[in-house]
Amino acid sequence: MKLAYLGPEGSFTSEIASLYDQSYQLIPSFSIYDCLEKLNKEEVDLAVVPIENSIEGSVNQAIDYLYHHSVFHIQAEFILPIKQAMLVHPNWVKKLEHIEGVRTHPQAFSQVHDYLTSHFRALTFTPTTSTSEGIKYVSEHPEQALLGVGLKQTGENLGLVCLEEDAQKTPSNETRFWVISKNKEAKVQLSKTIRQTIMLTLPEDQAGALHRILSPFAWRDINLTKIESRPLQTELGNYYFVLDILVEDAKWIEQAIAELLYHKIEVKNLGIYSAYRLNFDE
Ligand SMILES: O=C(O)C(=O)Cc1ccccc1
Repeated sequence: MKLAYLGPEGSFTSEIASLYDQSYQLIPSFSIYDCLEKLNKEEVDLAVVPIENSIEGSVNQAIDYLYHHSVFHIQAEFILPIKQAMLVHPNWVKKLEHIEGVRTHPQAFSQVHDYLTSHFRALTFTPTTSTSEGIKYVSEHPEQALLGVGLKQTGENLGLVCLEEDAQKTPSNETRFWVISKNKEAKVQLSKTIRQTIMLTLPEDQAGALHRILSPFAWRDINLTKIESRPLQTELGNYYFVLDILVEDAKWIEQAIAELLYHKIEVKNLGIYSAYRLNFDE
């Protein structure tokens, strides 16, 4: 069995991949799109991708891919505490004033932007598809005065020096990751939280759209942990909606979904899954 994840090894996503199920062969992918394409083409059995960060919000490439492509099921969710370390090659530790660029994932860059502006002169930002891709580049180009941002351990494994272990702008920084399968129902395991995610497409210009989406859940006291609109990519002002639902009694959710279908709302059901919050400090 194969599991694709956003690589290379040493990304935050690889932390989840290595935790999920030791029996899977881990396949690193160079982007979220590549990761989900592998799953869609059934080259792998599962894919792990980041889908939301507590500071930067949704990872749009992941959410949009799941909406616009075939039938996927969420097997599990993991919430990982994120600590962004600042990493440099040993050549530059005593010459930090010469640092001229930073290479990392855009979400990581935003999370540490305040630290960078208070400790370095204006840096050139080169976006990479993952934090570990940026760290790998910094370790392979000692002649360039660059910073990597990501997992401390990843940097140290590649011979880099950690200047700061926890450089993000807020104490709480967590990212949600989904373990996704194609055409296979999730094996619902016992856990603190069971969640369901659905994606809704409304008929053209339906008046009172949000009311039509929310009321079937509201009057049944169903807890929506997240609702988000995303561009349909047809024309400005057309959206689809992503709803994360706390599953306390599945039959009420089935009834709410039946009500949506009655109102000609298209429902893409990503399934019921276990949501785990990881805390390595315990
Ligand atoms: O780039 C990584 O290491 C990832 O796994 C994506 C990511 C980037 C920033 C915060 C959380 C996940």
